[in-house]
Order: sequence, then C-alpha cells, then structure tokens
Amino acid sequence: MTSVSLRPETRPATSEIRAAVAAGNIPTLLAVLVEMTGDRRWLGDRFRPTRSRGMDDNSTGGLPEDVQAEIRDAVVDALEDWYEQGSPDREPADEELVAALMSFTAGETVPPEFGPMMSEIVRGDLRGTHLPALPAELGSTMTALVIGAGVAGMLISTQLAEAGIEHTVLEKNDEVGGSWYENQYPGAGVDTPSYLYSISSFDHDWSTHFGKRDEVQGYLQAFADRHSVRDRVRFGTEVLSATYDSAAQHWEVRVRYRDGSESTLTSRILISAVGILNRPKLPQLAGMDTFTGRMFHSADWPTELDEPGALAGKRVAIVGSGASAMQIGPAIADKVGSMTIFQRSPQWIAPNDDYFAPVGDGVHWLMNNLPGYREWYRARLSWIFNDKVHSTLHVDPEWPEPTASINAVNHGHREFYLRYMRAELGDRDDLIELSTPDYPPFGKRMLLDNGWFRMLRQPNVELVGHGVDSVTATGLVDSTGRAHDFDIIVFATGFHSDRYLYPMDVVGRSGKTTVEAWGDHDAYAYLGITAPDFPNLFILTGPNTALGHGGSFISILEYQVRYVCDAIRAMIDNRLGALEVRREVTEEYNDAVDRAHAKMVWTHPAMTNWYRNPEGRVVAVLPWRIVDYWAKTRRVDLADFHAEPLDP
Ligand SMILES: Cc1cc2nc3c(=O)[nH]c(=O)nc-3n(C[C@H](O)[C@H](O)[C@H](O)COP(=O)(O)OP(=O)(O)OC[C@H]3O[C@@H](n4cnc5c(N)ncnc54)[C@H](O)[C@@H]3O)c2cc1C
Repeated sequence: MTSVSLRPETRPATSEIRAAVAAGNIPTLLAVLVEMTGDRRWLGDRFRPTRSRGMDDNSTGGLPEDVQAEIRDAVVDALEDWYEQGSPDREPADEELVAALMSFTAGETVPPEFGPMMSEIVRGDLRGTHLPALPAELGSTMTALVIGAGVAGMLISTQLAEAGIEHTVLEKNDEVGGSWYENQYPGAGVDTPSYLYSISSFDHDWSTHFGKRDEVQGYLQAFADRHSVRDRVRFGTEVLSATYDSAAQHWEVRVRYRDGSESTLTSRILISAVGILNRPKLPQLAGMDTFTGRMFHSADWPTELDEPGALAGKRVAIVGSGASAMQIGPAIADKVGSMTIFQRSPQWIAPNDDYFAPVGDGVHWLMNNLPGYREWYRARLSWIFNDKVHSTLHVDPEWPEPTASINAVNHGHREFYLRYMRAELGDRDDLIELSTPDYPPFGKRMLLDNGWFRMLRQPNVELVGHGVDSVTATGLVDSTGRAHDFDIIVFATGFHSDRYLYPMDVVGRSGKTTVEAWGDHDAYAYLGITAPDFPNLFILTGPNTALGHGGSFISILEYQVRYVCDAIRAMIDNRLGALEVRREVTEEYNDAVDRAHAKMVWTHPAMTNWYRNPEGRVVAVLPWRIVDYWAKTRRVDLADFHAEPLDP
C-alpha cells in the first residue's frame, strides 16, 4: 500500500478523524499537537509521558485515560482547524522545539546534540537529493559502477541517476533486494520496527510493526519500480575483481555473467554495496559431504519446503541459535515431526508486545493524513531503538562483577531479561539453565522474543547446549560425541561479517589487494567508507559501521550515501580525477574506533560475537552512537583527502 496525499480532496468526517486519532501513539500525538498549534501548554507536567519501558513505542505515554482523551480531543480540533484553513503547508518545529519535544515526549533527557539529527527526521530532509545535476561537459568522465542492488545499491543509484551520472549497478542475483531477496526462510523478518527500518523518501503502510520478509522485499521492489532502478542494473553479473589504474584515474572491474563469460568494465568511481551479511558462513565439519538428507544454510532455504505438508514428520536440526535460528524455530515448530536446536551460547532476548501486532487502519490514516505524524513517530523510534541504550553499554571499571554484567544499569537489564525468561519457561529448570547467558546483555545484538521461549517448551523440540562436531550420513554428532539422526539440517550459522569485500580481489594504487592491506579479517576505513590506497572507492556498510546497540541499518546507509554524494560533488565542483583519503586521517580515525570499543560491552571477554574478528578486534560495528556517526558523515572535508585534478 503506498501512502496517500496529505491534501485530501474531500475533508474527512469528524467521526473518521476521531476513529483514527483513537489509534494514535500518545507521545507522538503530543508532539504533533504542539507543532501544529504552537501551544506550549501541552508541555505541562500533567501531560508529560512516562519514560518508555525498554524497546516499545510507549503507545499510551503511561498517562491516565482522561489525560489521553484530552490530548486526542485537542488533536481532532487541531486537525479540523487545519482543514478549515485550507490544509496549509506543514511548518515543522524548529531545532529548539524539536529538542524540547523529544525530551518531553520521551519522558527523559534526550541530549541536546540530538536536536539537529532529530530535526532532520522531523523535517523529512533525507527525502531529497544530495547531488546537483552533472555539468554536461563532465558527462563522459564522471562515471560510476555500483556493486550490489540491495538497499544500499538502490539508494546510491537513485541519487546518481537524479544527478545524471552515468552508472551501472552490477548484481549477481536476478532481482534487487539483497538480504531480503535471499533470506526466504520461514519467519524471516525485521527486528527493527518497520517505520524506522524503511527508506526516508519512500513511505509505506506497514501491515505489522515488524515487517516480514515478503513485505520488506515487496517494499524494496516497489522502490525499484518507483525509481526505475532495474533499468540501471545488470543482473546475473558477479564482480570478481577491481583494479585501480592510477594513470587513467579509473577502476577496471572484472565481471562474470550468468553464462560464465567474463569482461572488464571501467569507471571513474567504484561504489561497493555488497553488504556484510551476504556471504553465508558454513562451519567446516568432517563429513559435510556424506549426509543423505537435505542440508543447507538458512539464506538458501528451499522454497519447496514451504509447500503444505513438506515438513510433516521430518526430523529437523537447526545449527545455531542466533537471529535467523530464532526466527525459523517458532515458524516451523508446529509443522515438523521434531526439531533439535544446537546452541553453543544462549542469546539475550527482550520481550516486545508489538512484535506480531498488526498496524491498524487508524494508524495508517494518521501516517498519511495528520501532518507530521509519520515523521515524529519515526524520530521517536530512532531514539528508542537506536541510541537510547548506548550510554548503558560502557564498562564501569569499578563494577565488581567480572563477567555477567558491566555496570549497574546493565545489571538491571540482566535481571529484567532473566525474570522475563524465567516467567516464559516456567517450571522447565533444564531450559532455564541452558538459556541463561553467562555474558552481559547487549554483548551480542539483542533479539526480540517471537515465541522462542514458548517454542522451547513444546514436546517435539529439544535444545542441545553444545555445538556440532561432525556430520554423518544420517545426521550430526554434537561436541559431546552424541549422535543425532535427521532428515533436514539447517545451518543458521551466519555470514562472513568480518571479511569486507569478500571474496572479491580489490587492488589499490600500490598493487596490493584489500586483504594484503588489511589482513584477512581486519578491515578498516575512514568512516568505514573510504581507505588509503583505494582512490575513488566508496564502501557502503564498510568496516565498523553496522549497529551493535540496535537500530536501523537503513539510517546508517542513508548517512553514508549522503557522504559519498558529497565526495562526488566535491570531485565535480573541483574537477577532480581522484580522491584518496589520507593515511594519517584514517589511522587517527581507527585508533579512535579501537579506543572507544575498548570501553564498550562488545569487547567484553565473556562472549564471542559476529562483530569481532578471530583476534578479538571489533571490525563490524560502530563504537559510537548513531548521532555521532551522523555528525561525522554530514560533510566531506577535502582536507582529509589527497585530491588529483582530472587528467585532461
Ligand atoms: C535475515 C536478515 C535480517 C535482517 N534484519 C535486519 C533488521 O531488522 N534491521 C536492520 O537494520 N538490518 C537487518 N539486517 C541487515 C541487512 O543486511 C541490512 O539491513 C540491509 O539490508 C543491507 O543492505 P545492503 O544493500 O548494504 O546489503 P545486502 O542487502 O546484503 O545487498 C548486497 C547485494 O550485493 C550483491 N553482491 C554481493 N557481492 C557481489 C558481487 N561480488 N558482485 C555482484 N553483486 C554482489 C548481493 O547479491 C546483494 O544483492 C538483516 C539481515 C538479514 C540477513
């Protein structure tokens, strides 16, 4: 469903407005009300929402019924007045008011540095284009190749196209979508609320708060339709290598097409949008080729297993208990004969009442008809799900507990999640023991409960507290030596998240590949985007830019796309042929990344996680808050780069 205009031809009946407003999120309605009316009376104590509990949108604001009713009535009046005045253009709140409203509606202090970033969301600034039109005389010189047509590749391609920059997107698959095209396993979906995990410029009426894979993929396909992205994508084309030619100031990119033939393409600018959760990681186990049943990685789920009855009576193994396993298990437990989960380490799992909750017509109406509602709802989610928790993830050096928690607040989180887990698992002491992590909450990305604990209690489900050692013709042998027989083995074992640009050979100015420059698992780049010796190469979701503390990858991608566009704009404005980040700037940045990580929960020795490389250095996630990354990526500073004029 796409959004409707904020300027309806006919004014809705009061009863229609009232019904929709009844479904509204109270803190969001309050912000909209103050923005629409300018009346600061609504910032009085009587209307102050409570602080939201954990990770939910605090729909009632914790306010008494009569106060909620008063707010709703006032919103109805404000909207009727707005129609009365001929539905004028919305005037978004200024930065000062945004900052005040964020703190007020969050029921806690949102630090002032969030004001500008939140204002950008509230104003909808990221909806626009970041590049001016390319001057005609540069048309043939400023060209680009983009690798990958997931969210990242589509976002940058749309910007390049609007500026008239000639480019091709090279995509190994046959369709756009990346993660969401490939991951089709039962239960696949987002664990970031969809009204946040969505593209700022492309609205959608989500059917549930946490969209499932088909809806997310449909949304991305609709984005591709809207911006004619497919016209610029060469599908079935895998990039094998890329080599920078200093003399020509361009990249030579070796590709292989679906029919096995290969060719070399060239472009001034090379943009990697290959993602970090795209190359499935399978464990290297003895006997992998001997199993006679079906065995596959979660990202390669065979769709025929979705046919009715296909799993009936089957003995299914799920190897791993991370995010994908957690979505698959509850989705198939009722359909299989038996299910055995091999868990090396339990996860921290948070409750979330909205996980399966549908988004009703009333909310859709507000998103599309109440000026500012969509933007304010998103801004609030971007506090609750993105940065709110970050300050609690710093290790307190005085904290006496060496492993289970890192500071007093983190200890409180631990107690809260344990209470929830125990309540869900009831009298199953065996499961409680197996499900209690021995590392601090947030040491790995938090998961949201989708019925996992209840599933564990089902009689046909077994949780094994070990990993697997080998594969046999009939099943698996776990690390205690116990053999298990299966018909189907699903490896929910994640991706090569610490191997950037893998498995491409990307060769820089000096003739070294990225692997030679960085080591196999130790990538680094300035802002995670650009690296010395690799001029004119921009990496989207590069090293240290994924989110460990929660939040939406799409926010990060939008900031990176803006930064890359700013770099390209600088090249165009200054007639540059090459832009290469300075080594000292990159080293200084990466020292700061490592220093910041050393204080964060992710470097805590009590657990392993997909953020760290085998040596323990965190290479995948950002150490800072999103607002810090937002500030760092707002503008390109040419002083950070060696710039070469365009060779005439
Ligand atoms: C199951 C799952 C659930 C997720 N849930 C969330 C969530 O709730 N919230 C969140 O923020 N993030 C989530 N993510 C992370 C998700 O990967 C990102 O949010 C986002 O989709 C990344 O987009 P991308 O375009 O950077 O990369 P991808 O979506 O990974 O796209 C990369 C594209 O590049 C192509 N490609 C790769 N190598 C080559 C090559 N050599 N040649 C040609 N093409 C190539 C791939 O085929 C793919 O199409 C999830 C990921 C998975 C796998």
